[in-house]
Amino acid sequence: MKRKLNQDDAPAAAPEREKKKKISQSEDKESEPEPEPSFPELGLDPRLVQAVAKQGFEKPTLVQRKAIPLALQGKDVLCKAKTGSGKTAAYVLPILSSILRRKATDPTRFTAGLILVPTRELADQVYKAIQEFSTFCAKEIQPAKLTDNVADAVLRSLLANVPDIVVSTPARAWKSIESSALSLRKLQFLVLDEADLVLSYGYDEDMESLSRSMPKGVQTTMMSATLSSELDTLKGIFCRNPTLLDLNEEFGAEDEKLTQFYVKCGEDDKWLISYLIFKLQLIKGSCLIFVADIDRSYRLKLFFEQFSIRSCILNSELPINTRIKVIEEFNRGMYDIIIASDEKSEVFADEAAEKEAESKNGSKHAEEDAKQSKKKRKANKDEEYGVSRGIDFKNVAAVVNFDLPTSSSSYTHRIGRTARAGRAGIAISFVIPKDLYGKHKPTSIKSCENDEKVLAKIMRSQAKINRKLEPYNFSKSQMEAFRYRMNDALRAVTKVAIREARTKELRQELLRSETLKRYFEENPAELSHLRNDGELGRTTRQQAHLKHVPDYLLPKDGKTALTSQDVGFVPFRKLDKDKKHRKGGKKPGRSFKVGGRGGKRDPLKTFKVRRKTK
Ligand SMILES: Nc1ncnc2c1ncn2[C@@H]1O[C@H](COP(=O)(O)OP(=O)(O)OP(=O)(O)O)[C@@H](O)[C@H]1O
Repeated sequence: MKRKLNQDDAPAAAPEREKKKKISQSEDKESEPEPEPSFPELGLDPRLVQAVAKQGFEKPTLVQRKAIPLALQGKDVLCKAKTGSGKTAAYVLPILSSILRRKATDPTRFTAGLILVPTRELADQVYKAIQEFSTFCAKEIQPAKLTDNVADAVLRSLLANVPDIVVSTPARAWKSIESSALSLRKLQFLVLDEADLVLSYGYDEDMESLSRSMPKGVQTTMMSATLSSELDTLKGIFCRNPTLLDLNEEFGAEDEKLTQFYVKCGEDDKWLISYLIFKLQLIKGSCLIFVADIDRSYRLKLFFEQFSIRSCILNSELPINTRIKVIEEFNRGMYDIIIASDEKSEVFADEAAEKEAESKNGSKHAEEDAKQSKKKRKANKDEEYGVSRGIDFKNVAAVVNFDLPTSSSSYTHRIGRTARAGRAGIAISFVIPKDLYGKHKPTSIKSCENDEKVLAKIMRSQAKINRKLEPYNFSKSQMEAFRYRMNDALRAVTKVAIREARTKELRQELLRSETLKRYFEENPAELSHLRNDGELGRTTRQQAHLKHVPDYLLPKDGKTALTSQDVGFVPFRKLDKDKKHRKGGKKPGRSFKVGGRGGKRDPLKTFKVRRKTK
């Protein structure tokens, strides 16, 4: 059957292209590069090509051009390609195409495809992508996702319909197999999206169990922007001699539309700089801010509220429906700022460090400690939460690493939430130098202890893919004028206020919960109690004077720019080596648009900053 697939599914236009190539080579020795195949030329089912066109995809991306033909030929593929480069379509389309082809002659129903992802947010996104790609063949393709919060009976009836493709986290897939609700007996296609994460922590046992319940010869695709050593293990378990596509290498610097900066500063300075960036609207467009933990996310949100800067929160404590809703609303442009706690990445990094420590000293204690810390982490959190991996936030102008992640792969995935699908974007990361760590107790956080070391690792790993991070220094003197306001705001955001914000958020979720609606109808007293609780709750001290930036604090240029619709505020001075001696004064603030297609436009260039001279 595989052999047949090879012949039948080979891209129809390939021989034609080969012929053209030969002709053009003989006509002109310095021939032009081979034309890139279009979607119809990839050999996909025409209904899928139609759906792709409906989504506005004009031509396949690099990963789609390379991976789709291989998958259609029945090959296992191990693919490393840039974040936001279109990997989802690269693995979903060939599976759909093969199922459609088979169904044309054999209408038997069975689950032919299993797509495993590390988080429930990603499962939701992939499921929606499948639905969109099968718009013109919805009757033939029935997908299911196993990550919703539904009763077992509901899940069972969903699976009793024998979906063609199942999208799930490994844990939930295994649970359904164990309970005999899902059968993989006739499985043909397996995908591990964000493969390194799926394989590297928490899911290892589930993956082993899953591998045992699969038939031999399942065609496997593994995708990630960061493929690591764990893949060798997986490769051994799941793949038969896979084709390795390392497309990060093929991605030229000229294609780069992501600009990366780091800001070395003190622990309290990052609060000050963030306040300035967002209050003075130095970055235009939507922003995604990553912080290290849940408390920190509320703290930053409450801090911003002191200045009337609106933001919303994403963390593993929120119910999955709320998380999905926040992402959808952000994508519809309802919020400008999301503050996301990136617990998953931190766990990932911790786990890697633990493994390293274990292998170094091999002690029993280390193993025990590792288990304990794993248990601690699991408490109260949704282990299948994650927003730095794979989530397709739309039109993100900038990613701000308020707290630097602790591994370079986390960094790669976080910054990959901007500059997606050929758009431009910037990434700004705060880095606490070793000598400034622990100097401002109220804002100090353990995860930043080794920021400089992590930064060095990040720079090395980015350099491997032709990317670099540049330093930014903010003018201290101009920042100082705002410091007392920052301190006032920080003081108002007490631990109690954070705790209350956390419970308030959860209480609101309970009030909004569809599942509890019925219960509240039957128990109105409890509903009123829950509501009143909210009203009585203490809130953060509000300080009216912080809501506005007084004119006297604004430099002349900036004040004008701030009122303008399309000109970035320009309060900081750039002492670039080359430009230091340039006469003729400053250029007016340029307008910029981030997230648009086309040229590389860097909004932070509107800053006047001092480049580090060290
Ligand atoms: N051929 C195409 N033309 C235009 N846009 C595309 C194309 N393929 C995918 N996209 C869009 O690019 C965006 C990123 O795609 P996708 O989420 O699949 O990237 P990814 O490589 O999986 O990213 P990550 O590594 O973060 O998971 C999506 O909004 C998708 O709709």
